[in-house]
Amino acid sequence: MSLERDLVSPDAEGDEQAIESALRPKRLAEFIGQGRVREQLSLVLESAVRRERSPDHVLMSGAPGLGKTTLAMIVAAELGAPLRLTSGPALERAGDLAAILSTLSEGEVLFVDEIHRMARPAEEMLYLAMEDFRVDIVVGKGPGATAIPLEIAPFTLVGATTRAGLLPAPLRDRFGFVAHMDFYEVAELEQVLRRSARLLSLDLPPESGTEIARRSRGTPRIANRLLRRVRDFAEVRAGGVITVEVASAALDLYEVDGEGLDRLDRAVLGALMRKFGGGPVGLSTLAVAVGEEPETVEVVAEPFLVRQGLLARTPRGRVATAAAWAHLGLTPPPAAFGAHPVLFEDPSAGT
Ligand SMILES: Nc1ncnc2c1ncn2[C@@H]1O[C@H](COP(=O)(O)OP(=O)(O)OP(=O)(O)O)[C@@H](O)[C@H]1O
Repeated sequence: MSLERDLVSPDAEGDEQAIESALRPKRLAEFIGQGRVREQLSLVLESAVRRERSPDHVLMSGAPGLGKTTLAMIVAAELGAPLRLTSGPALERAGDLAAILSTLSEGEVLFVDEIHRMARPAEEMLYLAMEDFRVDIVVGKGPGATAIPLEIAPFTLVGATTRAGLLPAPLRDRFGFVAHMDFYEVAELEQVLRRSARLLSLDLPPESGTEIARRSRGTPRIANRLLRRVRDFAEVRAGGVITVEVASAALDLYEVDGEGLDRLDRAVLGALMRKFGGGPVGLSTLAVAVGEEPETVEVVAEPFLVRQGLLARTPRGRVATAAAWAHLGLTPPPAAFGAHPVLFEDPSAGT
């Protein structure tokens, strides 16, 4: 990925990661937005605390940077339980998972990020562990192999995934609570930014907060990152004062447009319109056209574009909507919406 892309990509690095951790809300009451998920989760946790039992396993699904890891940490904090962190790609063999499960203490919270990327044998071991708090350790090979059952301490699994659809049903069904995390509203991101500015000792006037929030792709991690870039710009070029003009100029410099679309978003839409007449076109062809992995286009760019009504996923492929043509200031060919008349709504209608 390009450097520019990294600026608004929800993947953090180095020092930025340390700041990101410092900005994480630590308790449920501090967690902003996701009202329904927060309320449901608080009931699950409170009832477990009252019954003095581990709560049901929790699955969180949603785009990167919406707060899944933060919520997992909050689950452990609210339960007063220790937390163990791992990720699907780290669980290549069943033995990798067995090593973790067999050393969990009673009530511990195990967080598995990107749980859809776990290897199959580990996944099968996890089914049994989730249901019966037991794993079968296979000793030997071939016809002489024996499975030795091993009891493990009752624990709570918190799984996170950007692609819930890829989870096999037997795994999905073993979660007692599934939290669907949605993109945040601008007002919620304003709150996130206010809180972060306070923690970073920055003076952020409300209208500058609104400008950054509007351009943060509905994602707290991006809001926090853009806040830091605006701060840099203000310190170097504007005597440290974050006026709305300074915020706007900084975001323009980092190629985040008025609707929060970044370079990858615009590249996807641009390719779809300029190279494929607005679609329909398949995901992998589109990904090749923008020089990215299909998964990056599907997980990072598309959910936001769909949510903004700029792109539609149809059975025949990806299609740019009329709003997308208008956003990039391009004119659709006359036949662009022939196959998908429902996508053609004049964006100026009703104004
Ligand atoms: N509801 C929230 N309120 C305040 N800050 C938040 C909230 N959600 C997320 N953040 C901020 O956004 C950052 C990213 O959140 P987090 O790492 O939990 O996202 P994620 O969904 O786990 O992302 P990924 O899937 O990429 O790991 C955190 O450092 C935190 O500061």
